[in-house]
Amino acid sequence: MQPGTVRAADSVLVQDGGVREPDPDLLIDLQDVHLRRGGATLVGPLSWRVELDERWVVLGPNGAGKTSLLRLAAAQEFPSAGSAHILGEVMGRVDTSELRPRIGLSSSALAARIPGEETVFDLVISAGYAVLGRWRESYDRMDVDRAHELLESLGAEHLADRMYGTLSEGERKRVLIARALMTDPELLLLDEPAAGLDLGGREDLVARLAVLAADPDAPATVLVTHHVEEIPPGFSHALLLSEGGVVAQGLIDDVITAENLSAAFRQSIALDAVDGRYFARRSRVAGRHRA
Ligand SMILES: Nc1ncnc2c1ncn2[C@@H]1O[C@H](COP(=O)(O)OP(=O)(O)OP(=O)(O)O)[C@@H](O)[C@H]1O
Repeated sequence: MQPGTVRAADSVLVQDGGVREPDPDLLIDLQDVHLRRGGATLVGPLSWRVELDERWVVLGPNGAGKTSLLRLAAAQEFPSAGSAHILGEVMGRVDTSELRPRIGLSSSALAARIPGEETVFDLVISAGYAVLGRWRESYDRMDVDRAHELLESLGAEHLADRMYGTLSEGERKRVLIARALMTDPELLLLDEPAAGLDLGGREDLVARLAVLAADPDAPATVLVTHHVEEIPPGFSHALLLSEGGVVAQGLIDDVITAENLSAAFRQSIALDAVDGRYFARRSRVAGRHRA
């Protein structure tokens, strides 16, 4: 490697002198990013900016690149090309182990690593150490109170002493969000938080996420989903992905439209918006997506 260069990805060297300066108002700032693995382009070309008080939904069909994009935002992947600034830090120059505790993440990949015998309370409080499960860490009264408060705000306080493996899917999702919030993160990333929930569980979670979205002290949030019905009221922006690329992004009402959904999902989609919620179904009008 030449002096003055940093390795930003397996295949890309970025000249130190040529790195963009981070904008402190942007929590996520991706510019002309590609993420490639095994000869395939998972994401890109894509540019995306998330500001401090924004609540984003990332929506798209299976395989669109949503989880891959979230992994870039979570500082778990480096772009193969382009530049990525996360929480004002230049990816490739920052120690990601210091960056990750500032990001709250709830995902099925994390859920799969949780031992079934872990108690709910330990799972939440141990987030501060970025570990799964308690070992010999010590926690002060404030940590204990915060863990209880978060569990209560997500309707899971009564589960505090239960083993994670005994929880229902809906209970698990709520507990994982409590854990993601435990470190008071600057950025909250939720990958399909309503996946696997029944109608009641989904509606309960959507209502709780709407309360979080309306809280001015809550972190900037990015929620990944396949379904417009899972978008909580109060979310401000949307990014619609298809085959790794952007179909549309910006203010939510401009992006979540029948035309854009039809293009992303490659079939004619009809959309209703009621009380800040969206509802989609296949349209009988053929060919809308081709337009
Ligand atoms: N390590 C990898 N190597 C090659 N291809 C990969 C790798 N990881 C993911 N992919 C592919 O990249 C594409 C995007 O995957 P990703 O999981 O980001 O999509 P997604 O939108 O989250 O999908 P889903 O909604 O089904 O969860 C998929 O086609 C997937 O098979």
